[in-house]
Amino acid sequence: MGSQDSHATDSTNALPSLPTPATRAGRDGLAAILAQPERAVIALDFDGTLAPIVPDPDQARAHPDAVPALAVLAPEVAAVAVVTGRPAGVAVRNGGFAGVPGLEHLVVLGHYGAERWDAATGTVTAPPPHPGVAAVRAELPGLLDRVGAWHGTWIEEKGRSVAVHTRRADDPQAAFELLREPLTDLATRHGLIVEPGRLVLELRPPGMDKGVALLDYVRDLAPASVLYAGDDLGDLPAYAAVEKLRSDGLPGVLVCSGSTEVTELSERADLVVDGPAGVVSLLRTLAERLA
Ligand SMILES: O=P(O)(O)OC[C@H]1O[C@H](O[C@H]2O[C@H](CO)[C@@H](O)[C@H](O)[C@H]2O)[C@H](O)[C@@H](O)[C@@H]1O
Repeated sequence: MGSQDSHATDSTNALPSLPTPATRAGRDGLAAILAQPERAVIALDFDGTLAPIVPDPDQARAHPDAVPALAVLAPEVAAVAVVTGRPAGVAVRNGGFAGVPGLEHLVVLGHYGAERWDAATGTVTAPPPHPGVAAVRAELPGLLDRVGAWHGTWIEEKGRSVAVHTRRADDPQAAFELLREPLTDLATRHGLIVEPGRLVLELRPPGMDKGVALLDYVRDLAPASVLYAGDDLGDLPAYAAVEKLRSDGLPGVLVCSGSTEVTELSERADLVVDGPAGVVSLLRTLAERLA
């Protein structure tokens, strides 16, 4: 799929021109957003979509133009949500989403939708922790030793889950593949699932994903259109949710924040842009058009 990313000005109406989705469904989705922006839901992944990928997740920050673009866009649409595998509070902090004029109604769905942060209240709601996470946490260092995990493999403590990263290994992909099976066995023994991502394997509770989260979120809002942007395998359930909504008659746009690390999304997207900078450019152009 894919499309050209454009900042050009449309000479006929002097408005910034938006990129054209490569699919009919995507063009219909974008047209529906432009026709009734006040009934559009915009949902965005965080890492790799709003925030450039960096070796240390603690250092990941939203692209410098992301919050300004969202702050202009949000008042023009029904709702803006960030849907992320991160704990909601971490995404809020690293994104700089709290206390921003224009983002008073922003929602962050963290831990793949298990947590919800509302800018309106500044609070996070979440279910009780899954007992399997503590058991996995205790066994994980020993397992990494036993299987001979590559130097540079490390564990990210996420509270409701644990993630094993291999980006800092000499051969990140080999380090990742070595762990896929043993971590799946470990997760399964403790009632968890493995969520594979960009050089990360996360062991987390089952029952929630970004698709369930997005459908729940959208249901309450009864929008006339939806746009979802993501970059990683964990975003595929959200893509499926938008496809389901489209098959039920709700126009939608699937945006891929393109990278060389993951190709599955670009094959299904209506619009492929060049990483977080491309996503932010799209959001800014949309915001300018609507405002
Ligand atoms: O749902 P997301 O917002 O995309 O979060 C998914 C994972 O993102 C983080 O890892 C990724 O970004 C890191 C920082 O750029 C990068 O170092 C890592 O290689 C990526 O996989 C986060 O650390 C994970 O916990 C999330 O599951």
